[in-house]
Formats: sequence, C-alpha cells, structure tokens
Amino acid sequence: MSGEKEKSTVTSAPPSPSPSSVAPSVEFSKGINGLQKVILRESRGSSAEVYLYGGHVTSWKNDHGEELLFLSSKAIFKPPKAIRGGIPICFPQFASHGTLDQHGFARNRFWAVDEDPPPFPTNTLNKAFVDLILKPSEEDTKIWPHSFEYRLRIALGPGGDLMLTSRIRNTNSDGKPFSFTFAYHTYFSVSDISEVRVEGLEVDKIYLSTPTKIAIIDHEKKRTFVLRKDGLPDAVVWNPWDKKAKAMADFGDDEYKHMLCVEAAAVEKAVTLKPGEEWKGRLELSAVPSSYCSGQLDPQRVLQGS
Ligand SMILES: O=P(O)(O)OC[C@H]1O[C@H](O)[C@H](O)[C@@H](O)[C@@H]1O
Repeated sequence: MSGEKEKSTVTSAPPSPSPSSVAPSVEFSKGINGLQKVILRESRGSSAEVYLYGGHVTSWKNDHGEELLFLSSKAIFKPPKAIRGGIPICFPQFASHGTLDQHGFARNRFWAVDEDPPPFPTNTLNKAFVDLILKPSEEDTKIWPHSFEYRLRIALGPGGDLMLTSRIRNTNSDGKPFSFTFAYHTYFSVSDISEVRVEGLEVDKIYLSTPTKIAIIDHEKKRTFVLRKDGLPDAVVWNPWDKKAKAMADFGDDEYKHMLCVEAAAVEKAVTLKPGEEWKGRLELSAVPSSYCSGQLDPQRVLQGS
C-alpha cells in the first residue's frame, strides 16, 4: 500500500443501542495519505472500513479478522485516481457506456457524512453503520448537467454481513429527468483464481437479468461468498488476467490470481428518474463455509462487447 501510515484520531459513540454486551461501534479516523475513513465494528468481531473519498469500502473482515475483500498492494490513495480494490461505486456511468470517464465520477469524489438521512424502513438495531452523501459540485454539473442527492448507507450486520444501500434522488429544478448506469464494483479476495467458481461463469462479461443471489465458491479456502442484490438486475464478472495486470500501474503483476470482481449492476437498461423520484439499489454480502449454490446464470445472455 502506498503513502503515509494510518493514524486514528477520533472515536464516536455507537450509532444505535445494542442488547449485546459489546455494542457495535463506528470510529472516524485518518487513513492512508491522511484521507478520512470510518471503521465499523460489529459485536462479534467483524469489521469494515470506508473511505469518504469515493464512498469506498476498502476492507471487510470476518469475526476471525480475515480480510474478505481484495485491495491492491499498489492501490493509489490519491485523488483523482480511484482506489484499486474494495468496493468502488460506479455512478452515473458504468464502464465506458457513455460520455463520462470510465465508471463515472462517484468513485473519485469526496463524500460527506450524512448527519440526518431520511428514515430507513429496515431495522438498524444491532448494526454498525454509516450514512454518506454525495451531491454534485459545479464542476460535476458541467460534465453531467443534473442535480442529485446520492445517499449511501454502509452497514455491518450482527453476523458480519456487509450491506450497502444506495438511494439516488433526482433533485433537478429544471423539470428534466436523468438516466444513469450503476455498479457496486466489488473486488473479492480469493485464494487462487484457478480454484474459484462463479456458477461456472467466464470473466469480463456482463450478465443480464441474473438471479438476485450469486455464489462465489472458493474451493481452496472452502469459503463461499453469497451476493444478494436488489434493484440491480445485471452482474459483471471481471478479472484483468496476466497481460492487463502488467499494464495497470496500480495493480501488482500477479495480484490477478487473488481477486475476482463480481459486480451487482444496472447496465443493460439505464435507470431513469424524474425530478423528485428516487431509486434504490442494495447489495448484501456474506461469507459462509462452502459449499453453497444459488441459481445458475445464463452464459447465453450476456451483453456483447463489454
Ligand atoms: O480500471 P477501472 O477503470 O477501475 O476498470 C476496471 C474494469 O471494470 C469493469 O469490470 C469492466 O468490465 C472492465 O472492462 C474494466 O477494466
């Protein structure tokens, strides 16, 4: 990892009361290169780290302290470069499907802590969570001429499940709708890419209308990641493999062996919101002992040229 050492500065109170003896906690501290990060801890020991830069989850550990996400040892924690690994947010554009830079701009903007988010229907008791918000700057509206409020809740459940909920609202005052594509570009940490199966899929493909549950089976680790998604019909599977890995400055030559991106996405059909309308897209990740099997993805139903 590049840059300065991390240092802890501020500790906040837990976000909600907990019936268990050790309450879930939320701690604000300085991470790499002094960038602000939030550490979520759950009572049984699992944890997650979120950088305000990008609204980016960089770490998710189970209650044995094992890292479940891949983060490149060469990740550059310096704007405007997006952090390589963890869970980058691709918004308002996935990949190069549009006029913006690859994957849009949400992943390289500074998000703020949302002090007073509108209520969530879900129960937050016993969860460590943080609410972030992104609003466009004047510069952003020059490249994407729309006004929006993007609220992101990142929560760690009592069993160590990681939940990301995005709520995106059109706040245009000119009466105009806007459309976007989206992905949670999750980098899973795997023992050895040759020992991993995603329901028998190939890499660098966009799978359309997938099941809402996807299993990533790591045979060597005897661990299965279960991805559940809502509001996100598609899934992207990506690994750069050897040649592309060598060409990427922020990625180690051999690191492709230890990562796999499976991305819950809305790509085929852009989401369109009228002023005042809100979209919700949810990702829930859990890591369970193998072997788990969800529904099969259809290798015939892929978006060509992805
Ligand atoms: O290098 P990035 O801009 O982070 O993009 C990384 C990758 O993201 C997606 O998964 C795309 O399908 C890939 O084609 C792309 O290379």
